[in-house]
Amino acid sequence: MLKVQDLTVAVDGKIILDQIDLTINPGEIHVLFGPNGSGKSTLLGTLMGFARFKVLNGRIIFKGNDITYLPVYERARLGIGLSFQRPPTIRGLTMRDMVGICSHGEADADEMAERLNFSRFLDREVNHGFSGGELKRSELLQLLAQDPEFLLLDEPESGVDVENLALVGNTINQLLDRDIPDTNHRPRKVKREQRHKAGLVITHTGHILNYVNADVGHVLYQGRLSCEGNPLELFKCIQKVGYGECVRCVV
Ligand SMILES: Nc1ncnc2c1ncn2[C@@H]1O[C@H](COP(=O)(O)OP(=O)(O)OP(=O)(O)O)[C@@H](O)[C@H]1O
Repeated sequence: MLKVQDLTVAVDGKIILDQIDLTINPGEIHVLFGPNGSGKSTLLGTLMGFARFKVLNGRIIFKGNDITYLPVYERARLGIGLSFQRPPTIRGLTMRDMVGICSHGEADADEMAERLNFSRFLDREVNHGFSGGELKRSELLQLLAQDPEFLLLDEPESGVDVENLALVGNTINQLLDRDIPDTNHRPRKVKREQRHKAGLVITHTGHILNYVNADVGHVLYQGRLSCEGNPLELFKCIQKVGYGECVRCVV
């Protein structure tokens, strides 16, 4: 679904990502680990097409299309969606209207918000005064409405309390077609061969791995993808020996 080849990216003239190669197949969830400042959000922002990230070299291929220089809205139209680490506030626009925009007027905002325990926020301005955990659920509500094929999730669990963590995890599984809600909104597992949607998820705490069954983990270290493997094993290794030691096996 996504193929990143030899991607080098700069921000304000400074190289942040260096020669990134990454392939994510349909149905796969990949996890991105890495220390603060290693370039994780830069990679997600570059895949989404934010203008501040300048591609100096390499290509981004999505569903067979070269999207390296496509604007954000065309990438969204092709099926890419992103939840921000720190989402912006939009004054003058309610969450309800935002759900309408994201879904081209097709989503039932009340039903979707209820699934996320978010009904009381629908008539507030987008992200205005939201707490850390509320911001994350706001992002997921907008993604539910957009229903993208490929999801970029930047620390979806950060600031989320233990009870809402399960809600966030279950919603991510639904967004990624791992679970489909039945008529009573209870999750029903989707078989591996029937899964199509894919995603790339940044996590520091690893909590989300307790809910989302990720396929491949990567370590981004000093702007380079330095290690790849089973996400839980990689996370254990990072916890035990730290990032610097963890990537030594390949550098
Ligand atoms: N305008 C800029 N000039 C110089 N460096 C910049 C600029 N903008 C961003 N950076 C640097 O790019 C690096 C990568 O940032 P990024 O947000 O991608 O890191 P991250 O891996 O997501 O970090 P975190 O885990 O802390 O969220 C950081 O060191 C940041 O300071």
